[in-house]
Amino acid sequence: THFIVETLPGFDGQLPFKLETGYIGVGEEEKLELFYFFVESERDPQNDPLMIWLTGGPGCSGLSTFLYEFGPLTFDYANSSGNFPKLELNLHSWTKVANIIFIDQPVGTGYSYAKTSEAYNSNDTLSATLTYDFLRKWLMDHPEYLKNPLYVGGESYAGIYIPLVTRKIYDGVEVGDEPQMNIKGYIQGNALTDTYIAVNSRVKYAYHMGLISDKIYQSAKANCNGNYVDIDPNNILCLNNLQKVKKCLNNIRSHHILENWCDLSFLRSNVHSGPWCRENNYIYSKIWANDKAVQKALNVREGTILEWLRCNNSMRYSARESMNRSGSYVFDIQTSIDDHRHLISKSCRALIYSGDHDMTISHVSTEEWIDTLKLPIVDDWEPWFVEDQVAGYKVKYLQNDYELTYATVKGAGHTAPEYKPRQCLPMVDRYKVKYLQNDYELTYATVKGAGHTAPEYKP
Ligand SMILES: COc1cc(/C=C/C(=O)O[C@@H]2O[C@H](CO)[C@@H](O)[C@H](O)[C@H]2O)cc(OC)c1O
Repeated sequence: THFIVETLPGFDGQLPFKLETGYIGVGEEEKLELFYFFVESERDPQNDPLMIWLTGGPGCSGLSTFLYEFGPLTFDYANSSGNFPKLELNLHSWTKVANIIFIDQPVGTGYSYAKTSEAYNSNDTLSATLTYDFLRKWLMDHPEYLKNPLYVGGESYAGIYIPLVTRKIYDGVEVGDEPQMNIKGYIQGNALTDTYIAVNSRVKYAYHMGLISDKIYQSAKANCNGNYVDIDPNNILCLNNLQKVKKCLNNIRSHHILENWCDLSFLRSNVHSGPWCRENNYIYSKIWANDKAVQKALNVREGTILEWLRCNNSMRYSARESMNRSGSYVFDIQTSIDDHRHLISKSCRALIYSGDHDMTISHVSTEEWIDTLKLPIVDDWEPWFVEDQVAGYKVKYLQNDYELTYATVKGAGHTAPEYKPRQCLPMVDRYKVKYLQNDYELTYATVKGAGHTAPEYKP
């Protein structure tokens, strides 16, 4: 079931874009009701790409991307009084150039819910399977979009299964799954691809960005043999080096290393106190998305969730009972490099970008796993520009019909459009235009200065 939403509390007048919300039942006996927001492209909905966007966490809502990264609306912070947030149009929304499905997955995320409590249990493999199931059913409900070029998109933790969902779609086309999808590629930002590389490369990243000295880095690299994750407890020299590293990084905000580090305990009290913190912005969505009038306007089914959470962290860290949902999340995929490797044989293009001020999942880690693909380079490291300014750097790889381009967004954090909005929309639009050549061309773009994950910092 889905409905068109014409007005929303906090936004004056009719929405100047087409917003649809709804639920799609997936999983055995369709016990899982996955909620989604769908925004039609404001440019050419019949021909512009269709993209399904998978948010990170796991457990972060598609509404978080919608409101803080590249959706059509954002909070009007300057005019929002403490009691109810006002919304304004996002001039850099990606829905100006693409039809986008913002999904609340896995179950337990956002407004999605399960009909039984044990159905809240999830894992990476199941997330990918159910996302593919969701997309097939959504396209059966919306056959008019079957001909649009299809892209799988996502960020952060979703990097673990974006290539797997993409792979399922390609394989589905090859075995004749219905409906036949016009898959063209995938796009991911500050995406977790290999958990070891992502964590291990933080020391090198910190050195790159001047957070630790050359001396500390060289000493740690030598004593730890470049492995800062699995450390022999008898390796005292390495442990001492890492103590020094920890001291340097403790009060750095990992999602954007130049922004204020804040004691997030105020989050629970909803008090805007002390220095400005990006996390202050997230209080607005907590108020807005839990408002009953908002949920009615969005056609959220009453009584299905106790509290909307921007990120249901209980899934990310442990199986402990979370505030409003029981259920455990098993991280059963440690790396998705092989799924990227599988796509190299397809006619497929992906855009993979990284904000270069994100230490959570840094561009250094992304460069490291891409190198393992050993793809031939066609355009080596060079700047890309927006309005005559360097917006980041990119490298383009090509192998048969598989083209991957890597790029950074200079100065953005995690996630780029929140920090560099002007840069991320043209980056995506340029990339999208290329699909007209009918070949598979992957453009990897870092979002310079974007962190984890890019669109939140650089809309
Ligand atoms: C479960 O294991 C890991 C998960 C992550 C996930 C980070 C994440 O999704 O960040 C969120 O992204 C979303 C964007 O999707 C942001 O909105 C949230 O603020 C942000 O917290 C990272 C790791 O380290 C490399 C892990 O080991």
